Amino acid sequence: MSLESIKYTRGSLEILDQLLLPLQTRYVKVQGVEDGWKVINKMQVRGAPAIAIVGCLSLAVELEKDNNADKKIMRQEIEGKLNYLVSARPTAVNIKLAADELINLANSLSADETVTPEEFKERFVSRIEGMLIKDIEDNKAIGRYGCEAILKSLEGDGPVRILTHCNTGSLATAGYGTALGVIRSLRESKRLDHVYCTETRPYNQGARLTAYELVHEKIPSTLIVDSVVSALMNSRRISAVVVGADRVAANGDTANKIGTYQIAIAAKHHGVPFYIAAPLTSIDMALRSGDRIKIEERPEREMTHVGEHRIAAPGISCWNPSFDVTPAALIAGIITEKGVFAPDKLSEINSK
Ligand SMILES: CSC[C@H]1O[C@H](OP(=O)(O)O)[C@H](O)[C@@H]1O
Repeated sequence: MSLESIKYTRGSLEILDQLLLPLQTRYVKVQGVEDGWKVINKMQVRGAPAIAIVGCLSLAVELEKDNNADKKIMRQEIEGKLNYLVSARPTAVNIKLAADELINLANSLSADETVTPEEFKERFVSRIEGMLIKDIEDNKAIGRYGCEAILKSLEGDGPVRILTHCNTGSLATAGYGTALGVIRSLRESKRLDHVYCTETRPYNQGARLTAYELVHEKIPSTLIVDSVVSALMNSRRISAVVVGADRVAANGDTANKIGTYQIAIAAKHHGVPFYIAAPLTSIDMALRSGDRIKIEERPEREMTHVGEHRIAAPGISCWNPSFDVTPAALIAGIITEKGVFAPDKLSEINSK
């Protein structure tokens, strides 16, 4: 059983406060979009799919308390609240795509005179609830396709060693995970020998979250400092790198956690296939290439302190981009719930 980052029943939402993991397990109530914006912006919940799901569920719980009987006012308020939620963190595209889908739904429900305000609310909230279930199904499909592609790319039936970066598991999604979902599927195939996960400074998603998930499920794994990646590839045979994505551009360029780009460069140098694992909700076909992706910059305190303890010299200036963009040329394949695609073949997804 993987960890539950989101606890939802109609009208009630709690999220696991990931700032406190792995030492404290505490759930935080989310009672509306204000709370939703805050827990996303503070990174109490994080991970591109989880951000979209928690953001939209925060709207669903707020709507449950709303007795508004005017559909046009409801539609207008929904659009404003979704645009507000999208502003919590700019790089991951999932919440923007979800907001666009829900605004379209609200527009059509509002315009349809046969739909009562009660039906409007019921159908709108049900669509959001469907995202929770669909995300887990998508992640399991990503796991299967990724496992199949990696095993197929290997000669013989030797041990499979995977390197991953950041956290892409049950703590970044509705469950099972994307890149960590591929790792879970490799484990289920009984071919997984070992997982290496990077610390992922400065938020330490790897040391605090991925290591927590791997230990929780007794998956053989080793934590490494971010700067060990090239030495690892030089000294041990790594079968593949599998990481997540926050926004994949139409040409396959991919924004992911800071440090991903240099891992891809190291993988190229060492002949290690580098895969992105991401649901279609992370792919932004409206964006031609990765140089147009807005990269979030986080507060310098996230670099200079660990908790309350300062680790950097006072007065030093800091640059803390939260993501970088890996060019499509360094990516062997993009693993989605519809299959594995070469970076330049994403336009073929909808024909699958
Ligand atoms: C399946 S999670 C995708 C993505 O989100 C993470 O970023 P953050 O922890 O800042 O939300 C990381 O880039 C993961 O690869």
